[in-house]
Amino acid sequence: MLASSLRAKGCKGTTVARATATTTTTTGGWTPRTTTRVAGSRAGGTSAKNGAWIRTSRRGASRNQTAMSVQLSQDELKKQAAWKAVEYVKSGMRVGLGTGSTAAFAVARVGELLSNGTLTDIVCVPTSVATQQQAESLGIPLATLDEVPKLDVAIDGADEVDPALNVVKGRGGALLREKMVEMASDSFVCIVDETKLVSGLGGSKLAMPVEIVQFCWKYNLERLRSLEEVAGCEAKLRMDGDAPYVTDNSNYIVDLYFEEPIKDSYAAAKAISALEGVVDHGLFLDMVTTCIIAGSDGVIVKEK
Ligand SMILES: O=C(CO)[C@H](O)[C@H](O)COP(=O)(O)O
Repeated sequence: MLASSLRAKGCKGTTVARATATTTTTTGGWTPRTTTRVAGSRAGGTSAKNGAWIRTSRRGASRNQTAMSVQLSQDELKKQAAWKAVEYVKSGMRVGLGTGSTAAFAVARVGELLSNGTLTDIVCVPTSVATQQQAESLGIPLATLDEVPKLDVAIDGADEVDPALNVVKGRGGALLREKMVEMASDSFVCIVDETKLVSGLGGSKLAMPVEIVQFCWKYNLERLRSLEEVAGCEAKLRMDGDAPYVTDNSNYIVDLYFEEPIKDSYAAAKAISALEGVVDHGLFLDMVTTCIIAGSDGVIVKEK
């Protein structure tokens, strides 16, 4: 089932996937327009139509795997993607730690591998106060970009992933630090469950966040709303109860909602960034180097 239809049905956070309980987690899955490697693949075809995600077949799976059908929760899928991503972390590396419920599984796994001695000598840069607190509670050595300006790998979730592996991030409010950390990293491993797949960014009809300074926020909300590049979007100040939501950087967020996917994400990103008072936006274009997608057919790895 396509992510957009799952989201339209309000399936986020609920049990969504029928998965196959196996030791091999890489057969079949979703395939984007771009040519990609499916790790350990016995997967079906890799072609796609009209730049959309298509589900590939699981040829051979029943012959080669223990195909016991079980119902996996969305959290279990997030954990599977996160654990796979942590395989990219090696001892001695400098690691960016993302924010959100999927990234939290990766942070927990890093903590576990450090405490049992599998990983040694790593230093991590968190992308939010929440992640910093989680990492501290697990005894993960932390630094900032001031101290460690170049990272080997960053692991983070996303809100939407398109077939070219461009993503929307920041529904958790950490977009600025996430973008800074992920841009400072040699590789960015994005971890999602299949409900995050969209045919075009903005297509989930959920928020595409823009972080703005508090000063004259209404003025900037109106300017965002009237940008030609995001024509037709609805713009709303993100709230936290009765008060505006405030980011870790003491800024506000304007969430943009689209009826249709954004026509040209690059043009939109450029136009949004050009507004004085905009700090950053949730369009992370050409940043993901590896996307790990956990879904009903297992975990697949897409390399950019
Ligand atoms: O960008 C983010 C936070 O700013 C998150 O990575 C994104 O919102 C995905 O979160 P989750 O894994 O909880 O679905």
